[in-house]
Amino acid sequence: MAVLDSIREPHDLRVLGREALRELAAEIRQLLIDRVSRTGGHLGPNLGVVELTLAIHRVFDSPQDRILFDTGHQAYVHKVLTGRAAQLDGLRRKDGLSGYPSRAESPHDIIENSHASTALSYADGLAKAYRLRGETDRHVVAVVGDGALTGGMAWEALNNIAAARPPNVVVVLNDNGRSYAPTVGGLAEHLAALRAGPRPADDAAPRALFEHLGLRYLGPVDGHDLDAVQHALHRARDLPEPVVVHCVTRKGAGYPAAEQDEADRFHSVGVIDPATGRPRSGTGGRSWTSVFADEMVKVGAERADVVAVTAAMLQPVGLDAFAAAHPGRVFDVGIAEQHAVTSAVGLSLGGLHPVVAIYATFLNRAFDQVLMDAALHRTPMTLVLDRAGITGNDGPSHHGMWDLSLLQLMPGLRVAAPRDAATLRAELREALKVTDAPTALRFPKGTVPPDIPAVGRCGTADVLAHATDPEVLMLGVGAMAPVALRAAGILAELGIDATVLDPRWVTPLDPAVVALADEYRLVVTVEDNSRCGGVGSVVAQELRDAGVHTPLRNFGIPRRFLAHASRAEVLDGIGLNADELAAAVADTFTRTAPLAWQGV
Ligand SMILES: Cc1ncc(C[n+]2csc(CCOP(=O)(O)OP(=O)(O)O)c2C)c(N)n1
Ligand SMILES: CC(=O)[C@@H](O)[C@H](O)COP(=O)(O)O
Ligand SMILES: [Mg+2]
Repeated sequence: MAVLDSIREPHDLRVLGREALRELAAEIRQLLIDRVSRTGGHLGPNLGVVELTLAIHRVFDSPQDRILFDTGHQAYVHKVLTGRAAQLDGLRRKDGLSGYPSRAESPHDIIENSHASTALSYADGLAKAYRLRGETDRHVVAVVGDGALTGGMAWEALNNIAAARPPNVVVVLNDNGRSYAPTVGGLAEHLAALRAGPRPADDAAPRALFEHLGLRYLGPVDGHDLDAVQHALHRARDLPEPVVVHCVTRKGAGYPAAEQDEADRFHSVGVIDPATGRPRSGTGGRSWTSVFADEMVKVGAERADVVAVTAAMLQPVGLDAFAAAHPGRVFDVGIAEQHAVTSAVGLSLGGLHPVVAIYATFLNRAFDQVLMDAALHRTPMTLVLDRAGITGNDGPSHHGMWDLSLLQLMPGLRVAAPRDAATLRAELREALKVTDAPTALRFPKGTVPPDIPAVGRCGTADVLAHATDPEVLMLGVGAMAPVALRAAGILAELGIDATVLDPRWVTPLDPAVVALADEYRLVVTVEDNSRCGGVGSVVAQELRDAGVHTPLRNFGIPRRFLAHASRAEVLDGIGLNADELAAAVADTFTRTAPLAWQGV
């Protein structure tokens, strides 16, 4: 890595000639393939922006000029060029390099949110601030993918940039024609027409949409031709108005295994064999997503009214099999979760039952649509929230830790949290039968546990373990049910008797559960969701409203942004494991039992 070893910071790039730059690009690609094949990560997106990122850092002067990466999953090259190459060994691992920009890592990083379609809004704000502060010599460069550009927020920002006409904003459109799969929609078709360039018949090149908004447009430029990108960026930098530089790139460029991958060009890989690109080892066991995927195919065959909606994540959310089995009944709306929800309300108003499959963290973006379009209209539709709870290596903006808190606020909306494959299938079908309200199911990333049999029922809740003495009543929500069950086993060894319930439908909470709580000395809730406003908060309110004063302790995710690590490491870090849960419950019980026993 002769050339790469000479790069400590972006300024070091300025002295390199064309041959050295070509060699550097090759060394960076080799480094990415070697390291990311060992750590896992967004290999394809980063292989696609090697020349682009080199050019940006040669033309602009980071951090005086601010470089923003929309979504941020394609910032590994930026990290290599800003002195972090050696840390790639720990990419996305506990205490290692984040998979996204991180202000704690470098002054060259300024935004950390991994939710798409935000960069142009940051750029608009930054440019206005620099103007008001008289720092008009600072440029703001926003790297935005064609997928991110399908998000509505990006157009809200462009609308404002076109109005404010900041002379120092450069939008680098990284157009590889894909999100995971090929990007969909009219915008994607427009970009394809621009990529194709002027048709021989008519000499006029198609005017870019951006030009109709009053923005300058340069392109299409071959995003892998360093000279061409640098030339375009120099022009953009010197133009006294906002410019969109349309760069055409290939996701996975320079790595045949990625470039030939039909699914998603190695958008996000696990540990792979760098020589072949094949996964080194499976995670073992079935994923929650695959259980949902298979059940949806069956449901689709039984109910012609069931359709599905995805926000540019057909395969990641498990709807690809449904799409293949039931053509024309899956709608990919692009990275547009707000539209996904409200267009689903439209599907429902039209007589269908839509299933909107979305990662829990991205539902945050559609809060108002779920509340005011789905819940207000009591729309029969079903949200299926994958990656709910701690996700792990994608870090704080990817943990799906707020959905239960947000959904609990919504009048009429019903939420289920399956504990295993059998309850996922059952609760999905129960949700699809609801005709007077929206429903939601939520389950975590990773491998689904073996089915956990119930030993009884308590209203709609499953009894998983029954105490002889009504000492501790534990409500284990969804994926936390097996954790609560194991903790109850540890408590039994300590002589503390615990009943374990899986509420199944967490909202509304069944009155029978509230009544049962009155018989116990301590109630405990455990959930893979924020402690604020989650199931625990609702249980507390329902108990007090019912005049039940049994002491209560809620376990969940603290109100903190939690750094990347494996899911298990993050859960251990916040005490959401059986041993620590049992110890905390035992401590609480021994301190409160006398009070509880006297029915205080
Ligand atoms: C709001 C939101 N929805 C979904 C995602 C999941 N996601 C991450 S990257 C990606 C595709 C991005 O495509 P593009 O912007 O074209 O970047 P590329 O990977 O092609 O470089 C998606 C859908 C996200 N990060 N944020
Ligand atoms: C960047 C992004 O939002 C997604 O690509 C995410 O990294 C995928 O996460 P999973 O690996 O859990 O599907
Ligand atoms: Mg793309």
